[in-house]
Amino acid sequence: MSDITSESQRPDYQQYLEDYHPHSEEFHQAVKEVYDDIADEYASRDEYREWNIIERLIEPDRIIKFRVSWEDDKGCIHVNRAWRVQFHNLLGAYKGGLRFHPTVNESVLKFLGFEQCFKNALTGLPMGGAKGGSDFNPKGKSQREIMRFCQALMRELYRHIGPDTDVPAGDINVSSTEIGYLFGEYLRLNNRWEGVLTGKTPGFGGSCGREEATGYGVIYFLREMLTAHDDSLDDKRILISGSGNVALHAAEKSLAEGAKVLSLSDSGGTLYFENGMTEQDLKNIKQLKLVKKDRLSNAETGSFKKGEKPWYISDADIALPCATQNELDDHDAETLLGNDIRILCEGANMPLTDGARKQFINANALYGPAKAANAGGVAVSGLERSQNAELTTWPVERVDEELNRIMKEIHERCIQYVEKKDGIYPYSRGANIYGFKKLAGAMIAHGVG
Ligand SMILES: NC(=O)C1=CN([C@@H]2O[C@H](COP(=O)(O)OP(=O)(O)OC[C@H]3O[C@@H](n4cnc5c(N)ncnc54)[C@H](O)[C@@H]3O)[C@@H](O)[C@H]2O)C=CC1
Ligand SMILES: O=C(O)CCC(=O)C(=O)O
Repeated sequence: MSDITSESQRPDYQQYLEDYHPHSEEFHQAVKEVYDDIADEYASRDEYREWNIIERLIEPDRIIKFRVSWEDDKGCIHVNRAWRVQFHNLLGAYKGGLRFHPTVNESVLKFLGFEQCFKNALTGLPMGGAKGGSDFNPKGKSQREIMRFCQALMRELYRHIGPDTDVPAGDINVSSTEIGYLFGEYLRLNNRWEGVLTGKTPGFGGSCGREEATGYGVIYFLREMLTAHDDSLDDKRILISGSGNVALHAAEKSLAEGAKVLSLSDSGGTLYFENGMTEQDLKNIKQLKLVKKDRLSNAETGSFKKGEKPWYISDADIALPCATQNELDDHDAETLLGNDIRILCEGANMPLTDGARKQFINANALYGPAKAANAGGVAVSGLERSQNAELTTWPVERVDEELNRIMKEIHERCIQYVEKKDGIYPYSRGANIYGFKKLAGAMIAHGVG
């Protein structure tokens, strides 16, 4: 990794970010992370500079920003902001999720859209990168209110998307239920049944296995990482943060692969299982989180550690942050490494602060970056598009087989341009170099327009 510290070595992109993307901390963090890894590759070819690849890569094609007005159950009108960041369609139609959360802003969506370009490149499927969402908070809203919000959002979004243009999917707080409301409104507006959204329910064009794909994919990627280092998941003690779609399915696949899951968490604290949760424990938690939409503190199983993160549980081997960005900070990283937990695989997007990430890389830990490790979700979204285009439905076994294959290939792509250092593959560097070369190659081939 290049250490760019002095002013004279300051790469051009930093000034560009400051001028054109001020107040965009998360976006700056995501770009810096990539640049640190690709700096040598960038410097190695004049062509990249001649074609001004860096600035063109970090500037999204467009950002669509709009008002969403919706009516609550009492007849009061509310206004939220929504965005779609169409980052790059170099490799295929724009593709990436929609997030509903009060912390959503342009910086968060730019970082997610930027990362999505690299992630989608790694899948090998023809998909560009995008991300969108709203600062709408679904917590405490009735199902009808959520439905009206989704319909109001689609009344603007539908103009900007299409099966060959931009194909959104779910992300935080956007599950197949919300995708159903969005899809229904698109149908009413357009009167065309087409694969304009993925993450639909399998009953009306969704792919079997899409719901499980991100979490399962994380474990398939982790398994590949361990195999490449003569290790396995057998009896490994795993710390998982979060308790949403990614966390719960990562836990499910971990148990199926013979590992022990010691924790799940939400913003209220950590649910701890000293000897690992059972399949029945996980079933109960899924019912609590996905059906009742309740807090982990109300779980009737495990011991709840209020206000604590999972990273302070010392007797573990692997950490899987699966909640949200920057959830694992410098101090958490110090604690994990201090407890000799040297295997980490990212389920969430950019879950490590810049400092935490550097600590894992400098410690030469086995570190699986989100772009690669959580790409299973968007990969199965790609398979959903294929099924919609073919007007067909694949059985779950076929989807799972394809997901396994794709995660294996992503692992191979991550090590294509790097070598082991002291016995460990630098996956983050490998993933960023692979994505950069693919995106830059397409950018050069398409010319400047
Ligand atoms: N759903 C998908 O297919 C994909 C999701 N991701 C990423 O995975 C992460 C989780 O997304 P989903 O599971 O889909 O969302 P979700 O809405 O199903 O679940 C999010 C979970 O994280 C928990 N959470 C939020 N903030 C937290 C905090 N500060 N501390 C502890 N827990 C917290 C929430 O309680 C919730 O259980 C996000 O970073 C998302 O961008 C990445 C690839 C695909
Ligand atoms: O399935 C998709 O298109 C979106 C997945 C996503 O948002 C992500 O990979 O972060």
